[in-house]
Amino acid sequence: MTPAARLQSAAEILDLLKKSRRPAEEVLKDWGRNNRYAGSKDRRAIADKVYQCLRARERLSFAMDSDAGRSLVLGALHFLDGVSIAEIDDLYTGEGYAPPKLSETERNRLEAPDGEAPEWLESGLPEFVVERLKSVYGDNWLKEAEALMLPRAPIDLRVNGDRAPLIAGLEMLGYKPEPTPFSAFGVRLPADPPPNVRALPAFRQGTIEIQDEGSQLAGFLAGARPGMTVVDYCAGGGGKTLALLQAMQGEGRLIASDVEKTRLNNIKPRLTRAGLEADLRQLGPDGEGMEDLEGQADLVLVDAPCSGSGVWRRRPETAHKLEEKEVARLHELQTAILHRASRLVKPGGLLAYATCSILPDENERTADRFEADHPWFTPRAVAEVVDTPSITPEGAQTLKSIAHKSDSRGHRLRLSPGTSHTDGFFVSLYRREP
Ligand SMILES: C[S@@+](CC[C@H](N)C(=O)[O-])C[C@H]1O[C@@H](n2cnc3c(N)ncnc32)[C@H](O)[C@@H]1O
Repeated sequence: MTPAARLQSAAEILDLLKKSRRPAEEVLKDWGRNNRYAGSKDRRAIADKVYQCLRARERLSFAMDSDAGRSLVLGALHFLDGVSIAEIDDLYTGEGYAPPKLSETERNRLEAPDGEAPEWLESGLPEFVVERLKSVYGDNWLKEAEALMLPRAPIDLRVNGDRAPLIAGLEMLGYKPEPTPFSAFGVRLPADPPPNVRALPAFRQGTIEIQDEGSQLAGFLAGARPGMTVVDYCAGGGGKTLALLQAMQGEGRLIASDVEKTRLNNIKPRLTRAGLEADLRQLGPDGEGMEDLEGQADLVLVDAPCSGSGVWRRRPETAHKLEEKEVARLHELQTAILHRASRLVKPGGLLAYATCSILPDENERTADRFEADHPWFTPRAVAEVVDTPSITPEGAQTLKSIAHKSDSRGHRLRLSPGTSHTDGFFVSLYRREP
């Protein structure tokens, strides 16, 4: 493909993404399958341009006064890559597979200075998200915003067992694995070139799972131990279920529940692969189906439905679609779910609340409200739980200091790509009074 034809394809894919709810990665894969003339270098160049536009979408659509795929690509070429208008004219010839020539409006937008853009546009994030980042991170907000949208996030694996042999095996296959700094069972692979984890024998044998280090930590910090009765209340596809079972070392009982049956069904093959067992339960809309567990659980983990803003570096196409009113709805839903789930905790038992969001509305505000309405749940300091075999000793020290900065009582942990180099995660820990 010519460079111009690649630009035309990137613009078309951006238009497809605007209408679609599917992840950009899948849409790009489908496009590659349906357009066999595109070689691997073409597909790579097209994907790079698509992701560059998605990450800077707010800024580019402001500069071009349009969020059409073509406008975003033109804006990226000129404002981000520094391609001159004369060079763009050479590419946008309208001949063969090249994009049509520049219109007068487009030319005027490209010629207009980009300087009057408001400060928040720099980050590529919606304005209300920038406000929230400022409230949490102060002057560091832009650094956090950039890390949140940084391309090529590494792929983390959780190893069910000793990670050293896996690291050696991956090195023999030509990969460049690193042990993760916090999780003692984590292995980090660079995103480039993209590792085909599902083809690895260790994946098929159930020894490894793809799981960001932040998500591993959320599972480990919940405090599951052998012999406990544990409820993974919003189990979804089971990422944390498996981490909890790993901490339980095959002793005790785990109940994984969710309102979505299809999600719960996804846990089954993962359990089978890892040779583990759990009781899977579909909940009714108001939490029906757990009556027998009221006041019975040693530990309840609520990995609540959330905006997913903590994983925007992996799915930048979702960032600009998030609306403030959706965040308000999620806060209400999280509050209701946390209340329902807390009833399952036995006196003296543990409760952990987690999200993969960076927004205080879904994190601190939900935790504040729960604490105000449930004074019989007392905060449990992260420092009390980090010294476990699942967390490295150096990682434990760092987590203690992050928790201390997150809240003076030290029971909340805010992880982010900018501070812990993980996805964005929030964890808040409690113990029910005996
Ligand atoms: C963040 S996801 C869970 C991810 C999962 N724990 C993991 O580690 O892979 C949140 C889950 O909450 C579920 N959910 C939504 N509303 C719920 C409700 N009212 N009660 C329980 N679960 C709910 C969603 O179906 C979704 O699977």
